[in-house]
Amino acid sequence: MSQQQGLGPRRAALYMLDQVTGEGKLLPEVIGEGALQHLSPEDRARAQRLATETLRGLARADRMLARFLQKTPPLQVRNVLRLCTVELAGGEAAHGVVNAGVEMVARNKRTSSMKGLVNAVLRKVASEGPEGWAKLALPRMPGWLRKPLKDAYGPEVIAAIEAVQFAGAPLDITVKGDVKAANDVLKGEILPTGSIRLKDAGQVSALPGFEAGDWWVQDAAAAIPVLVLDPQKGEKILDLCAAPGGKTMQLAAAGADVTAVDASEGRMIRVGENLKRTGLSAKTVKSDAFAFTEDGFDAILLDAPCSATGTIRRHPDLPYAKDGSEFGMLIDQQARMIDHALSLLKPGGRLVFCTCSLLPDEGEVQVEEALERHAGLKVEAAALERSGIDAAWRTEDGGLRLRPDYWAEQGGMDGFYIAQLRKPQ
Ligand SMILES: C[S@@+](CC[C@H](N)C(=O)[O-])C[C@H]1O[C@@H](n2cnc3c(N)ncnc32)[C@H](O)[C@@H]1O
Repeated sequence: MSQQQGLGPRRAALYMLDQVTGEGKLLPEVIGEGALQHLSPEDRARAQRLATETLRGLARADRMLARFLQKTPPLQVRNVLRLCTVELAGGEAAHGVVNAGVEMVARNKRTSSMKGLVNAVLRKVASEGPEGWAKLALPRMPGWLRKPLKDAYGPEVIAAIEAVQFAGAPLDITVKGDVKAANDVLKGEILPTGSIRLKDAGQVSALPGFEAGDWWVQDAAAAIPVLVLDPQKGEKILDLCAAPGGKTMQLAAAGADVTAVDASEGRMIRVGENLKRTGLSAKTVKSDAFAFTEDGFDAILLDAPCSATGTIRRHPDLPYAKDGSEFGMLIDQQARMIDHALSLLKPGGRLVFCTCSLLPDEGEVQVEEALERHAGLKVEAAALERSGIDAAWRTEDGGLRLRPDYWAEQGGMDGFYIAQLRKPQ
């Protein structure tokens, strides 16, 4: 690839890095705002891959760069250095990467005076080669997140989680019909809980069965809440925070009479598209959960908005875009959502509460406090006895704690907390 050809995706990746680390935006947000619009599909994929890989290795790149920098340069220069360091670590030709780094800094008036520094530092990084990179300790999560997680799980578990996060995630698929038949075509691995896992899947829409709507992409852990809820044909089930609809489709595929609610208009459009592609049906309602008051549901799935700290292996931007300041608001909202969901459930109905968070405050503690607020409410540990759900994942309170380092050898899973609550008669 010529240097000019490489600059488009690199500059787009750099812009995304600046937006994440400087403006606190998540990658999907930056992409949604048009960051990649000017690029060809191929370059778009390359820019996205570069930004994602840089974020995944960011703490390691900083460690490498610290050896060659006397003082910390401005963020835009630091991000050029980080991007190029990760490319060099990946074995990209040194000449092209160093020139591209210098060019990116030179093009910006505010940073052009630092091109000599960038040139010198990147040459030193290049001389370390991928071997020097491999010797560095694995990237750690930033302190605001590492500290509460270390307090909850201990240092060994956190190191194991960080190793899985650094390795990235395979592609998991939930199948609408017969899993074995689908896997005969997809040729992946059928996981104990029934998801199909593909390593190096490439472009999702090009995989067999996508067009026909035979399956959808869903992390194996994200498919477990519906296994726990165990939807029955004809049951009236509410999916209260539904978009983009992975769990709605599972519920509909089981033959339940599903109502899918979500507050986000854009994300609700995706639910509609997903249902259309898979030929599944559900009633879709764009509404704030608290404004939705239809009641009498047999079961409710509450996949509440949360810190998403369980999804970092697929979203390495999260630790750098966020700072933990939203935790309090989210925790309070989750508690109110549990209360509201219980009010919509018929007596004796079941509520599956889940979050893709690793913070006990968004999982175990929520259930403990809900039991204190609602007399007669029970946790149903028996609901966890589903095929493929490992008994070792169960918590003392009768819920499930899923961690990214479970199934580490096969690529891990998203972190989740899941519990089924039974409303008294
Ligand atoms: C964890 S995601 C849901 C993922 C979804 N269950 C799935 O499996 O595809 C949380 C969702 O909650 C929605 N949300 C956030 N606040 C909400 C509110 N007050 N009322 C309804 N939906 C809300 C967000 O738009 C987001 O789509």
